[in-house]
Amino acid sequence: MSQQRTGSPGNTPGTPDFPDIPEATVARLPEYLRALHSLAEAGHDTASSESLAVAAGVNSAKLRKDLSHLGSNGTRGVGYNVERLIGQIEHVLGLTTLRAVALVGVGNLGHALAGYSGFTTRGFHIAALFDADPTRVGERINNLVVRHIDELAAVVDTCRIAIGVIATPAHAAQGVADVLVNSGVTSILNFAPCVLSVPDGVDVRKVDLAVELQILSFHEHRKAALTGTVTL
Ligand SMILES: NC(=O)c1ccc[n+]([C@@H]2O[C@H](COP(=O)([O-])OP(=O)(O)OC[C@H]3O[C@@H](n4cnc5c(N)ncnc54)[C@H](O)[C@@H]3O)[C@@H](O)[C@H]2O)c1
Repeated sequence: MSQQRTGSPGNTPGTPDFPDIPEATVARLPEYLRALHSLAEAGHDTASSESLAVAAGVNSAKLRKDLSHLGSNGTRGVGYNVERLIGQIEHVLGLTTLRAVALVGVGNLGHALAGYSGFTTRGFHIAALFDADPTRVGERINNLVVRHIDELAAVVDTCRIAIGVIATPAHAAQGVADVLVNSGVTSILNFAPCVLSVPDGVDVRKVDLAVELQILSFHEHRKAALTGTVTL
């Protein structure tokens, strides 16, 4: 996942209740949270920085530095209190209440996202589905009825939706982003392979599996070159 150019500055100014945290640290907090939930489910009350770092797939020095931004330094010889750290990270990420998300574009990808029930345990619920195709409007997925995109503004207001997910073809994505922003949505997750233009104060993140595969392709290509199978 990458952060596209957004309409807001990189770091939110810190306050005593909401510390200034580097973007790179914020990007790793969900991994720490996932690792902590796994440790809690396995019955661990505490976790050393080393065991937490292994579970999260980072090195322990980086993990300690990241967690120090939250004011969490652990206890020497004991480590971190798992439940307390879960609470701190959820507080910083704003996950203490379920966030309502609107999904626009209910085709192949949108169907899969709408049908996935795992978002709720991670702090989100898909509150509304939208599409422009009249043949899709009215379809029921996971107890939600697909609505026409023209209804988006009213639903965003009623359901207090702040996050929009775009799963339309690239040519439609900017128009959908404009509708979302004009309706009051201030964060967008974009699956369409294009760059969106948004005003100040709107955050955009982009998911592109093809980009991730191309990066893996680079590593495959380099490994082959190093072993002499192919030349760069
Ligand atoms: N990020 C990734 O890793 C990834 C992976 C797969 C697909 N994609 C992208 O996700 C998008 C969706 O792919 P798909 O295979 O589901 O496509 P799809 O054609 O099956 O579905 C797209 C849906 O968007 C709807 N739509 C079109 N214009 C619209 C508009 N203006 N307002 C509302 N709805 C509109 C269509 O009616 C359709 O239901 C594409 O941009 C594709 O490139 C991204």
